[in-house]
Order: sequence, then structure tokens, then C-alpha cells
Amino acid sequence: MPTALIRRPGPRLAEGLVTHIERRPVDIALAASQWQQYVDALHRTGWSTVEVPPIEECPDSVFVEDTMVVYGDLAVIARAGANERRPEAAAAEETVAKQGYRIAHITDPGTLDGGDVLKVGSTMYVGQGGRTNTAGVEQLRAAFAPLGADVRAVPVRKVLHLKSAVTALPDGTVIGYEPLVDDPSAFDSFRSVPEEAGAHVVLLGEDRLLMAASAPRSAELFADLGYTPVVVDISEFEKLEGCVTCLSVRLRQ
Ligand SMILES: NC(=O)NCCC[C@H](N)C(=O)O
Repeated sequence: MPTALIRRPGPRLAEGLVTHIERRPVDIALAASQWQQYVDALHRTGWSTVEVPPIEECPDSVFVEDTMVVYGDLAVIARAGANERRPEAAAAEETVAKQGYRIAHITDPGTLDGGDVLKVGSTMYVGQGGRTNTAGVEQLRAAFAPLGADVRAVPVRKVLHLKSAVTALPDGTVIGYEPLVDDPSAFDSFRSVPEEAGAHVVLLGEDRLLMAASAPRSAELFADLGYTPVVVDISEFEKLEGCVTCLSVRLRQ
């Protein structure tokens, strides 16, 4: 059974960072119930989950994907591009180490957020220009090249993270809402979707795609392509520039 790391939202969630959008009030109780529904969707589709212990002082800690990049048997622990988020990494590292992963670190002067890394087979696209810097990309390449990964930097300026702009379908097609993709030609294959949140899918296996309720037309498009959308409402996390990908770290091996 595949496993996903998750991290329960804390009481300060509403104070999470916003960079590219206007701040809107977050309903904490609704966020808690949406988080539970996200976790339930993982369980329903055959995933087991492991909780990283919550860290109450960090409002953005629920976005656990940003703390690491996992490929093969190695977890590279990120060094967040936003100072406020750096304390999130330690407990995430302990949790993934307990799952049997070898550990490496992004170190000063490197910065990297897991949300900037999109893996498509052995290609690892890394968004550079926001939270992730050149040194972060180089360190990631040094860590994963020995495992056969081809680490490629791609520009990200219009949105928070690379995976706020693009993710990939099970056949490797990169999908994105074009007005927010800096350079669609950076990807081996690219297909546009009609909504911003339609660019965000988590591959659940067996052609199921976890996606947000805010992208109904994209869900229809994916259903027409033969995929099965599994839809969750994550409105309270979207107010903090979060998407379905960032609420878990999928451990696929
Ligand atoms: N991987 C992601 O998309 N993470 C979302 C992080 C949102 C959070 N408010 C932040 O600005 O860091």
C-alpha cells in the first residue's frame, strides 16, 4: 500500500503567507474538515497516511509537501525559501527517516520548496525564480543525479511554486493553465487546461486524479480523456495559495 505523509493544520493557519493573491479570511473549522476530507480521499483510494507531528507556531505547516523532495530511496530535506517556514523541516525529516529513506539536505545558500519540484518519470523539473534559487537547484541535482534523475530548471515568476502552475497526467503530459505558465515550451509535452486549479492533480494510481472542486471544467476534460477525477473542496487552503499537491508527500516506493 502506498503511503503519504500529511500534517494536520494548526490554530494559526489563517496567518499563512500569501504572495501572489489578496489575503482573504480563512475559516479554521472549515479548513479542518476539508483537510479531513482530503485525508479520507487518500484512504478511500488505497493510501495509508503517516502524520508528521503538527507544529503550532508555523501557520503554513499543513503544506507538508514543501518540506522535502523524495525520489528513489532518498529524501532531500528542503530549506524553505521563506524564513518563517524553516522550522517545519525538522519533524518532517524525522518522520520520513522513520519510513526508511536516506536523508540529504539543501544547505545555505541554497533554498528550495518541495512545491517547486515536478517529477515526470526520471525527469525532475524545478521551478526557479520564486522560493527556489540556483544553489537549491544545483544541490538537488547533485543529490538525485546519482539516482538517474535528470534535474532541469524552469522559470517560475507568475505563481508561488512550479506546481501552482503545472503538474502532470499519468501519461507524462504536463498540464497547466497557460496564462500562469512562464514557459510551456520548457516541458517535453504540454496541454492547457481551462482553469487555474485544473493544473493541479495528484496521481492516486489506477488513472485516478485527486483534484480541487474549483476546477470542474478541467475535471470534465480529464474524464473525457479516460481518467477518474476524485474531487475535494480545499477552498480554505486555496486562500493561502495551497493546492491539492501541497497537502501531502507521496512515498511511492
Ligand atoms: N506546495 C505548495 O503549493 N505549497 C503552498 C504553500 C502556501 C503557503 N501559504 C506559502 O506561501 O508557503
